[in-house]
Amino acid sequence: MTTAPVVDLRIEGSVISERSAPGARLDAREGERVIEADGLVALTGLVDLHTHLREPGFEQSETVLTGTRAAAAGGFTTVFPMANTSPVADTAGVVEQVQALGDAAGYATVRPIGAVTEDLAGERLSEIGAMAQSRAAVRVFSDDGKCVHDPLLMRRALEYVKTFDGVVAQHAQDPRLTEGAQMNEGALSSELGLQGWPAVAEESIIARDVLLAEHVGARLHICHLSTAGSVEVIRWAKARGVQVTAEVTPHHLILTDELARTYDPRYKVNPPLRSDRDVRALRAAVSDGVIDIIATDHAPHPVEAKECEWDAAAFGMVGLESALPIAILTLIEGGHASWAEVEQLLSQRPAAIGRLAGHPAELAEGHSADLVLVNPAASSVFDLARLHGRSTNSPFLGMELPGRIHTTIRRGILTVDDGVLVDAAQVAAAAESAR
Ligand SMILES: NC(=O)N[C@@H](CC(=O)O)C(=O)O
Ligand SMILES: [Zn+2]
Ligand SMILES: [Zn+2]
Repeated sequence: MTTAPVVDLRIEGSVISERSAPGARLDAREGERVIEADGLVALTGLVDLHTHLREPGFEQSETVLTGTRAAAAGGFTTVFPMANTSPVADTAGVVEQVQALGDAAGYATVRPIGAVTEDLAGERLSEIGAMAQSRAAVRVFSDDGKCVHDPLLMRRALEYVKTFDGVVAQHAQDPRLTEGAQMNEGALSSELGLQGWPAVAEESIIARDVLLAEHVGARLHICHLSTAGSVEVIRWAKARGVQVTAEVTPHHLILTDELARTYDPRYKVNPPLRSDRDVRALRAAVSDGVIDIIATDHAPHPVEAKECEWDAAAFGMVGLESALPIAILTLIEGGHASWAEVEQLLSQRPAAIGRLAGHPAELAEGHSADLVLVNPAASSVFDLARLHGRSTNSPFLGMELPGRIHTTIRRGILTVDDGVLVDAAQVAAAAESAR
């Protein structure tokens, strides 16, 4: 399954202190814990550049604690939570609060994303500089959930983040073209009588923003690409040398708008599930490097918001625990990527885009001990027991999925041990003594 050589790693404190030569063993010392990793694949800890942790304000959906437990269970060691909380993460105070909650919980490194505009209202820029200079040292800014629609504000945001090597992550959705939209626009939306969401609503914003990013000379990141046309716009922009990066979610790599036939709101998401042709284009774009990363867009919602009629239901799916299994199924088993490429897509490149300090470039001596061990051969039905957050709105429940997370270690702290999430008190105590 993997061509990587078998090695032993020694972890001391938060750091990898020793790596054996390929095929050789390290001697376990007195008091050391030995993890048998035969048959497992080791990756640098997964990094999610697009997570909704919902705290402060929507704790009935998720909290920093419950969301980072879900993250650890999925093999993630760092998450970048989006700013659409209440209050919105548009000040230094809120981003510092969210980061502190993450530090205390200990399950994952939490690197808050700051809002581009005050209260996500799209009218005035937020305190971008203050958030960048705060203890949270914010480098990623996004109004995710909403599009920064005003081109002048978008230009100013790009100019601002450029001064400290930040990035604007755009939720590309033209609001006028998607008023009342409920699902992908096409023959099926007409047939089902649901208001359509045209591909051009996404593609036109991406086209505008890559031109703005080129004009300003700033970094732009596009959230959750969902259409074949978006891939072509990004391909064109990259060929011109625009500093643009693109993400795709696991669900957009496998699910299609046909699922709307069920009228089951578990399949209602922003951007909507698209056609089979779009799914194939997205997979191909991952293989050929036009898409840089996979991000979960983990979007927990309480049952009331999902067990209702399609039109009334909230947009969003939980995704932290299913991300690696879906990547294995669609990319590795689908022949689109190797394990080394999956490590790039789910760990190395999201860390680089988010300017994540201290992330291990590889599992080698001197690097931070952030890693995940996954059993690629283990395949099982994805059920409720696999979800560790507060919400259960996963579209993958009941599906047979490959890949079990065996071990997650974040900065030397064991968070998943032999497939079991480590107790919250134990992880918090370990995080406390590491500080
Ligand atoms: N993806 C979604 O369907 N929902 C997200 C918002 C977003 O990512 O745009 C949410 O916050 O619930
Ligand atoms: Zn979004
Ligand atoms: Zn989102």
